[in-house]
Amino acid sequence: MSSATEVQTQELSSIIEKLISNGINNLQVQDRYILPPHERPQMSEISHSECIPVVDLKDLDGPNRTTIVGEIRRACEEDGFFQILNHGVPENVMKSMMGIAKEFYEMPVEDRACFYSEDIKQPVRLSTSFNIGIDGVLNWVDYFSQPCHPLEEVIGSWPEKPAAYRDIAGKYAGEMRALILRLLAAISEALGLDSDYLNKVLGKHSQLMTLNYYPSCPNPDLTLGLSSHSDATAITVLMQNEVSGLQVFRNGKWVAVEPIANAFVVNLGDQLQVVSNGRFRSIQHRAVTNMYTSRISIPTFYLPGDEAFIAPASSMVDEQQPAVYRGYKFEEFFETFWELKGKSVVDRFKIE
Ligand SMILES: O=C(O)CCC(=O)C(=O)O
Ligand SMILES: [Fe+2]
Repeated sequence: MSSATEVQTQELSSIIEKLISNGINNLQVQDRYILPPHERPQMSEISHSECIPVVDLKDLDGPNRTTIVGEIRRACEEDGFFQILNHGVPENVMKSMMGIAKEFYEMPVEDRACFYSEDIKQPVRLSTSFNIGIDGVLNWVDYFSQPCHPLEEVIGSWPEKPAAYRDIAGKYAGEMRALILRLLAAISEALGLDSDYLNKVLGKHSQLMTLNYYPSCPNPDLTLGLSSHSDATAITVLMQNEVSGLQVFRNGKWVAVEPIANAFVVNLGDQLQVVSNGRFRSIQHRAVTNMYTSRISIPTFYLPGDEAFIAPASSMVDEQQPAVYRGYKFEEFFETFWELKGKSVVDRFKIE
């Protein structure tokens, strides 16, 4: 009979074997990461000349609010993705968060493997690929997910290593919440709704943060860091390190989102596509890997509470624009998201 310690050691070694951040798996691209030829990233066809809009939020709370809200409206209608500058989150808070995420992935793998779980319902977990239980070909990414709101209720479940993790991530999460509430007010106004419309619709707001880690990859042509998907969120606000990798699907081709220092990338998720009755867009995006260096991205996913009822806002619906989507409890949507690998989930909620 094997002892409990032996079993635990075996479990730990099989977990470590699954992770791409274990320092071993990334030495060559193993078969389980190799996509069929037509699904590979086709790096030579990526557009680097186009870019998503950049919105400067400096005057958002001043007399030029209407102008900035107009810029946000255009970006939400035409692109679904934009970068923001002068967003109010202090540079040192951003730098510390990126630094602690790097430390988290550079500490001995055993120190984070204890958080490993393949159960999508587990709120705090380290995992790999997307939903490893159903993924065919795996994505070249490990991710650590954690709820961030209400902070005092969740912080006790966060990692204690690295030592400064809770302090730094807690400050960052608070800043992100404040920023996202400002964005939700501006986006409500951009839709011609009351400033607090989206705030109310989300019910018991849910704020999740993920630390995505894409190690360098010996052959980035064969695999993807994250396959094409749209976010199940209301809104996603992402910080990335200086390494390019995010791409958005626009006018039939993939466009690279080049990192801008101290900017965040904002994208609208499926819930805002539904509330706006299709006027604002939740765009397909993906991440590619590179041969030279690891990439870290830290999306904050802002979602409705499970019980929230999501449907097109009544002012978005009339005889000319009948409702495109049926209403649903958010919980139903989120389950479908994890089952369908995040692709075209929103189409399932279309009215035929
Ligand atoms: O790494 C990135 O830039 C994209 C991450 C992303 O799309 C996601 O986690 O949903
Ligand atoms: Fe995403």
